Amino acid sequence: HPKAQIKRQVSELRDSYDFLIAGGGTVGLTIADRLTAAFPKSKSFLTRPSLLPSSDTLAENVLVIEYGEIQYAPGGFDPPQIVFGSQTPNAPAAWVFNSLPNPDVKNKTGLVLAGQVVGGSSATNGMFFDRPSRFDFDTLWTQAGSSEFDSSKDRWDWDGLFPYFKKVEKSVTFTEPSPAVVAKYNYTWDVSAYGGTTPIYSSMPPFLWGDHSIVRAAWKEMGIQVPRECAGGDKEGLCWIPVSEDPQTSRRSHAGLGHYAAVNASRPNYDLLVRHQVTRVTYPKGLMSGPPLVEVKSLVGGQVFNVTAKNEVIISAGTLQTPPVLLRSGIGPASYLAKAGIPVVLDLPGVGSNFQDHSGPSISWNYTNDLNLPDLPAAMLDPAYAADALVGFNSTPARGPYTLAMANSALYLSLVNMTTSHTSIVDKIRAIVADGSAASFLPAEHRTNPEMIAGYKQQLLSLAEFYSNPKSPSIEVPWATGTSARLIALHPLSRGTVRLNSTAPLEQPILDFRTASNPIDFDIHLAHVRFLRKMIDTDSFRAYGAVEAGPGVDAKSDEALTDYIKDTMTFSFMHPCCTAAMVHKAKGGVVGTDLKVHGAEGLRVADMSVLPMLPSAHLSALAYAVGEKSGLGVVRVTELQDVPRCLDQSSVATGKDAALLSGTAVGGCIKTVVCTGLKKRSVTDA
Ligand SMILES: Cc1cc2nc3c(=O)[nH]c(=O)nc-3n(C[C@H](O)[C@H](O)[C@H](O)COP(=O)(O)OP(=O)(O)OC[C@H]3O[C@@H](n4cnc5c(N)ncnc54)[C@H](O)[C@@H]3O)c2cc1C
Repeated sequence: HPKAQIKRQVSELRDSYDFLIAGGGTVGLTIADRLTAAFPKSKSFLTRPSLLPSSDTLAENVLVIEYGEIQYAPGGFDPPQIVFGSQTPNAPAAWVFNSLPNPDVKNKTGLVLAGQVVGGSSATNGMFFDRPSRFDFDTLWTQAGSSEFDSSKDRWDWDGLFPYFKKVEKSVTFTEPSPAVVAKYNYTWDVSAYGGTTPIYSSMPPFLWGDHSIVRAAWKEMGIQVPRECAGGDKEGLCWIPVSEDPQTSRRSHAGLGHYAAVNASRPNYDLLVRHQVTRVTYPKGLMSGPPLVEVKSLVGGQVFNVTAKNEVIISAGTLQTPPVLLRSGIGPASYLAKAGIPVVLDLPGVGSNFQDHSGPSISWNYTNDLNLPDLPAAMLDPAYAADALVGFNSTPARGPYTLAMANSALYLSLVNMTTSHTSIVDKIRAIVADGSAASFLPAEHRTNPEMIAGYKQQLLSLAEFYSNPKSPSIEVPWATGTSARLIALHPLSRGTVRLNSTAPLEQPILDFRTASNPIDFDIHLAHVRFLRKMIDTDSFRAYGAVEAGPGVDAKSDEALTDYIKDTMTFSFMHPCCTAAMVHKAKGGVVGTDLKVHGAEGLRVADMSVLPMLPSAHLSALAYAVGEKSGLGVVRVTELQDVPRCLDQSSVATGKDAALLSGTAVGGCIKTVVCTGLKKRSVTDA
């Protein structure tokens, strides 16, 4: 890491910044990279270049405030580990959250982590780099935002996001696997799904565990399709998934490297303040006189101070830490804030609400025959094999077991393709909307809140449509090795909360997953278990004498299987989301399609909390895409054609043209323009 721009105390900060980003994680650093990127005057189409500042380039001054430090971030399975799946030694700092006990699932508690380091969770995650399905956006998000967002220029449908997914993975380094590796593992891909310009790497590891083939063969026997590529929006079947690794070194690629270390040496306008906590924002002159002041606490000296930005403050502290910042600021559900003794600044019931995560049970089996396959994880216990694995990891290009992260393939299946009972599940979802009982499945504090109820009903109706579609995945089963498989429900109906710890509001918040609090989720888990356990009864498994261990062949009734599901339920597959949702305020939303907080000037949220609903994917590729797209310098105006000048209403009125000085744009639309003699303002069309 070049350290020139790392700041450690307030005295090192400059007098003013254009943008302030609270949280130097996956999304925050992606945005900071975009905003601070200089674009040369020579490429500008400025009508009056003489109006430019004297420097050669135009860029924004940005301050990122990060709770954690710069730390080396090893991959999920890197030396010196010899046991696959064990805890990574020297992993960077992370928050460890334990949820409230869940009465619907035997009072179990859930565990979820979040990165507490420059790079955020991208520096600690499992490096599985899949993308959502087009129906996540075109059905779920679009309907969650309808009708209020129907005419919005910021399109969060598949076509609106796909360019940013492509941009995430650097085209030159989405390295196609070598012919030898392809011949060995039959990898398939489609290069047209990739291509981009940012230094986040993805690649297909040149190693798979030997028992990988057993499960893949079983799924094929069950008639499951094997698409050539699953990153292009269509994601139903048995998919190869890239990992976020450098293809030469197999070292983790993450936001701290790609969007900070790789760029900051040449950017004096990109400051990073580490070991500081953003505690809250304040509006001394009222909510419409933003951007707000940002209250910051040093984690080293303990001093508290305020900073602000000329243009905008962007909260990017992650799904679990963004709500606490807003709640401490008095922005959140009025009834909750009143109880917590926090003066209400802005009543937004969606803050810390609508909490979702991927959850699900697992199934397991035993092989009674000797597998007699090469490259099983147990081989790492052989000193010679482990030593060669280490040599392979340090070779160029890297080879061997350490090049594989958590997994790089998975099964995605729709409910329609798993069970004929999908119609009764869909009918049940529609029925609770129609008969008005949907509200009873919300957290108690929302059951009489018209905004939260309206939003939930809309989500349920979009889920009913989603579950009726044979192309929308209901389950993911990631696969690498072993004798158990996790059946991840991708689109739960239950909603939880993230609330402050009343006795220690600056510490970690209190999480209530409320997993399966809507009992229809159990119907969905049951359908998943009933279908997937069939794999243990295929020729592929029989060849190795496989015997079902869990649920166990005697567990046949719904009651027995539900009991088993509760026993093996994981509440979080580390994909918390949706606690500051991009939904209209009338439906419990917190931000609009431009990610601006409803009713608060100069304040945005940009991280995984803005998702309205969970996608059919792990979240990091989406997090980078959200960072790229979030309306903040994604595409410089210099990349647009035929925008000769900036006309502002006031200049039109006076008959004068104003020269475009600088600006940022999204897709084909200019978002922000600076005109000579005029204040920065937003326009929606060019
Ligand atoms: C253990 C784990 C495994 C995962 N596995 C995968 C996987 O295999 N594949 C995948 O695609 N996704 C995975 N994910 C999910 C994915 O990495 C995250 O969803 C995504 O990176 C979140 O991005 P974000 O920008 O919303 O938040 P983060 O990247 O977490 O960034 C938030 C940042 O804000 C900082 N912060 C928090 N509070 C404050 C504050 N008050 N003041 C200042 N700074 C603050 C944090 O330190 C952090 O750096 C995993 C996540 C975890 C935790």
